[in-house]
Amino acid sequence: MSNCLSLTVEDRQFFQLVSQAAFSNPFSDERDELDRLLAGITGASKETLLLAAVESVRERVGHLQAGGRASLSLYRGEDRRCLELGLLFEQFHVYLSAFDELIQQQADAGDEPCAVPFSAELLTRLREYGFKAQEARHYLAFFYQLRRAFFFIDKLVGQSPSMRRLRCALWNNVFTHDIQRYEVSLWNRMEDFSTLLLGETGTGKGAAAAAIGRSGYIPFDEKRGRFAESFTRNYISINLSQFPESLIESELFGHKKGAFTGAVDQHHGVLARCVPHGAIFLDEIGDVSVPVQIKLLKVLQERTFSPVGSHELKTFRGRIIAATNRSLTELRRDGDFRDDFYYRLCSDVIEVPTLRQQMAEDEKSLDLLLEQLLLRILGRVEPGQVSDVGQTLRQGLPADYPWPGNVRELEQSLRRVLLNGHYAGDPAAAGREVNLHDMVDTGEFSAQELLTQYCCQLYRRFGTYEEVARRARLDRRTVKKYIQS
Ligand SMILES: Nc1ncnc2c1ncn2[C@@H]1O[C@H](COP(=O)(O)OP(=O)(O)OP(=O)(O)O)[C@@H](O)[C@H]1O
Repeated sequence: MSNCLSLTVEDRQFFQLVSQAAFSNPFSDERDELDRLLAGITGASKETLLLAAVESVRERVGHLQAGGRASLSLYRGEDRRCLELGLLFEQFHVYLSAFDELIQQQADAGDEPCAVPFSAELLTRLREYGFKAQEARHYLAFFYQLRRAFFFIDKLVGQSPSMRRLRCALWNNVFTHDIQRYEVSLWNRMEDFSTLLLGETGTGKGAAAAAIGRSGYIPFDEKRGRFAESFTRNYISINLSQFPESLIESELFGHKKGAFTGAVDQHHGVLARCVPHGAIFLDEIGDVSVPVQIKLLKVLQERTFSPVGSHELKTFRGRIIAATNRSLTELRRDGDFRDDFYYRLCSDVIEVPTLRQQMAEDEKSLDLLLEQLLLRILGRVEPGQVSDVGQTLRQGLPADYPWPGNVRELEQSLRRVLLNGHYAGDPAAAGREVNLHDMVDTGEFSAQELLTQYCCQLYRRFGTYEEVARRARLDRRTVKKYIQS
């Protein structure tokens, strides 16, 4: 083409750097380094670096615009791709806070997709730069996805190396480690990338699953000026240990009217309710029976299922995220968790660190979490409140307190401190065993409290819910409920 332009060597190098930054994991150290190079400054905070990097990209694009050289149609090959990514980077950051507002508004509004007031302006801008109409819509949806993923993953606070690794892993789980390939060819083919989240109770597996599930790609519907779905509908979570065996299949696959006694109406299970590009979180997957595992395996392999009592074949278009706090190695060894099911679920296996590990790696972990949790409970945090509450907590607990209930326990301990002014730890924690005789002697405890302590003591001694259930002659689910209460 005679009118084909080339970028100057300096512009090309600059936009190559922008491309690397645009495609790097925002939770990685690499991203900070790239922002530093783009901004041309050292020693600033993460936020200042990003602002300076964005400003320098804006200046560079502004310079090209002033010379009438900011249109993609003027370039070919590598130069065109470099400029394309530079322009996308610039526009993404222009609308960053508008996307954040939209995410908050959508979270409050629930399942009905909100209007996107800035969409027409952004689409026009991208088309003026030379993006085709369909490409512009795709990038608008991609920007929204990027911002949602950042918004939800960033809610998992903590600066310990294990928490930083977790955030990086969650980002990669949504966009893969090669986001450029994801953006070109994988964004609508992620259903077969199933995920297993492992970690003790209360570590944040549910929060991690929600971050992945709410960050799926959602196409933009230009006619309606809205995204095709609300991200609140894109993610469905189900705790499999809540349901008796007889109801699990119905909850998962749904049932036909009259399929069994009590099935007075047709029921849509979670698989049927999952929207395309959506995700289902199967919590406590280690608790499901082998027959249910076989049925779920079939769904993962064939992408079809039938409601209970029906021959109708329905298609499942979503992603599966599953979690367990049980040892899958033991379950697989004992034949309670099928290997073929495991191999279908394990496209990605992510370990969520315990609170103990986070605190051992970074002494500020507790305060960071306290601040986040206090904010959630109280709506705002007074100056000095985090350190006051932290001090009260530390005074009531031994220095090596193991936080067996992890962040969930921390959240409840905070409520206890707010209510009673102190927290003495979970009596079921190792080394702090309560004496059951003393409990009985006081005559102050309910049967349920006694049973809870008895189950906890048996669990510490024998290590599995099954063994506790056998010895206490209780149902395994009841035992688990007591131990986790
Ligand atoms: N790093 C974190 N930052 C902020 N909040 C967190 C973090 N980790 C966990 N939480 C909060 O702790 C609580 C417990 O987390 P969650 O329910 O996700 O745990 P879980 O691992 O799924 O537990 P279980 O195995 O018992 O289902 C939630 O309110 C969650 O938001």
